[in-house]
Amino acid sequence: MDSNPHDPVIEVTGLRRVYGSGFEAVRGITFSVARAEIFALLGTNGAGKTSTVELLEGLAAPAGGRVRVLGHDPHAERAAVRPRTGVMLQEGGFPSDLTVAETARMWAGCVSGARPEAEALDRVGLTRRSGVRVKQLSGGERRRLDLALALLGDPEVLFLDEPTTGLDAEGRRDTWELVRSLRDAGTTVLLTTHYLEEAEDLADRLAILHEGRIAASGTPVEVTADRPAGITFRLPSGYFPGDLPPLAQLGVCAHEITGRTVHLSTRELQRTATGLLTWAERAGVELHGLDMRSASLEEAFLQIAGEREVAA
Ligand SMILES: Nc1ncnc2c1ncn2[C@@H]1O[C@H](COP(=O)(O)OP(=O)(O)OP(=O)(O)O)[C@@H](O)[C@H]1O
Repeated sequence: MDSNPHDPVIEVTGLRRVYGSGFEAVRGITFSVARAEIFALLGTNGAGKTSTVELLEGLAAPAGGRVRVLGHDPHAERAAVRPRTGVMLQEGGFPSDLTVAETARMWAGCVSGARPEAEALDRVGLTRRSGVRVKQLSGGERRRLDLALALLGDPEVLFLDEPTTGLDAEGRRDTWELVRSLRDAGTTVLLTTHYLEEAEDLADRLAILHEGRIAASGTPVEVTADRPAGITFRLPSGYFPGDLPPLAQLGVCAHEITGRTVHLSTRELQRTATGLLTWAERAGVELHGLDMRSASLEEAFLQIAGEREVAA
């Protein structure tokens, strides 16, 4: 059976992974990725990202649930799926005495219908390093070589496990640009990342994994939408927190006051901000260092990650 162009390219339902020790690293997760979509899996260390991606790549069979890539079971039907996917692992593990060009040539020999090696190296900006031995590359250059090799087969689906770890800011931005251009050309991309900024900037949709389960998922905007926004300011001398209007009436759901510094959390930023500024205007109070911001992905992530410590 092959996939319909409108079907999800990756479909995961109730997926579980249990290691030999009996440890359940992936505890029944469900998500799907559409064609030409960038989907990010985020999570704290040990959340189960790599364990999940390995199941999608067909490297292991799930302990439960179902995974389909391009309409196939990637483990049982590996021969049907593997030629259409590109995989960038966390550790490429290439012979370190070969040059960049030799490594790409060797890898191309294992890929059916491979694109020219020079083209793949050019796409990741490694052309000038073609003659350099792999062991002499920087960590960031190795990541770029890993990416070039994943692109050799011109894959329909690309799995990127922490693609920008070790890259400097410019290298990271170049990689994002490349991933976006691949998506725009129709490639489906599933990536894992530790960089929240990367997921916020790059991902069309994402899932935050926490202890083997999906704690939040959706577009970056959806994932942050139900998190409270924050307002921070300092009261001038002569004013005290007790002088503020009743906070609950302003829509404040939590607050923290340290000395004269006030931090308010609200799910109704506009209402709270209007009430606060109206009060300040009428009372002739200047709110020093006033800062108002919607919840960021980082805050959503930290709240989810913090739930472990609270629960522990
Ligand atoms: N081969 C294994 N045997 C037993 N437990 C394992 C094995 N591989 C991973 N684990 C455990 O499974 C859990 C999930 O690991 P995984 O590598 O999938 O997490 P991750 O989200 O990718 O973490 P990181 O961000 O640190 O790469 C961890 O608790 C890890 O210790």
